[in-house]
Amino acid sequence: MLLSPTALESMRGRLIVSAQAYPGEPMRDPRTMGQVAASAVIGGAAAVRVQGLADVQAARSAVEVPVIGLFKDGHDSVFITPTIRHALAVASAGAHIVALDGTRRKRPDGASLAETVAAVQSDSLASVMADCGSLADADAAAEAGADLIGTTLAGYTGERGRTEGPDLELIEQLAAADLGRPVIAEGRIHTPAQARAALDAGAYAVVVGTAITHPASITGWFVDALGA
Ligand SMILES: CC(=O)N[C@H](C=O)[C@@H](O)[C@H](O)[C@H](O)COP(=O)(O)O
Repeated sequence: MLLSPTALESMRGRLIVSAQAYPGEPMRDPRTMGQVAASAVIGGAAAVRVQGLADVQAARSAVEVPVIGLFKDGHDSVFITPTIRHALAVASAGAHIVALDGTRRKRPDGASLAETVAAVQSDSLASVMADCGSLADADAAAEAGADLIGTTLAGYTGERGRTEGPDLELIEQLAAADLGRPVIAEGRIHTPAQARAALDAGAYAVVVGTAITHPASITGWFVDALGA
């Protein structure tokens, strides 16, 4: 088990920073993402989340905190670490936690979520974070044996509306559902107050991506506010 109980405990009530640059963007370079991850840790991040095998490797070298890794493939339907092959590759790259699509949708390799989770847990030392889009997803992901439940896909699967900030109602539902595993709030958390609200809604930890690590988006927010 790469993610010891102590390491998991070190994430309780804390901030996790997701550093991702998208295809074609200037910062899309594993070394850069490793530097961004290291900067986030200096700022107090308890863990980091990165996309792509090279970025997972770079983050493992750059920081001492737990690394959540994912492998995006495609844009539609199931694209976050969509298959067992992707999940095992992320684990082999060194992720402490493999984040994968935790929805009830059909997966491209035909494997069930339970089979995917079991493959990671039996063939690697990594834990599994199921990126869910609804309470029903989370129930199924807990049943499938996922170690952590994320709200990552809330507002992106059609099951829930895309809230302006985090989906606090879903976070409350997941906390109340007593799933027996940590609920990680992720998605559209853009301000410190929203991060606080996600914790207050019952999240174990909070992931912030865009608002900390995506300068093009942040710049756009300011530009829009100026109306220029
Ligand atoms: C839906 C999807 O593809 N989410 C991805 C998952 O890794 C990332 O693009 C997000 O940046 C990440 O979830 C953090 O969320 P936000 O950037 O809103 O703080």
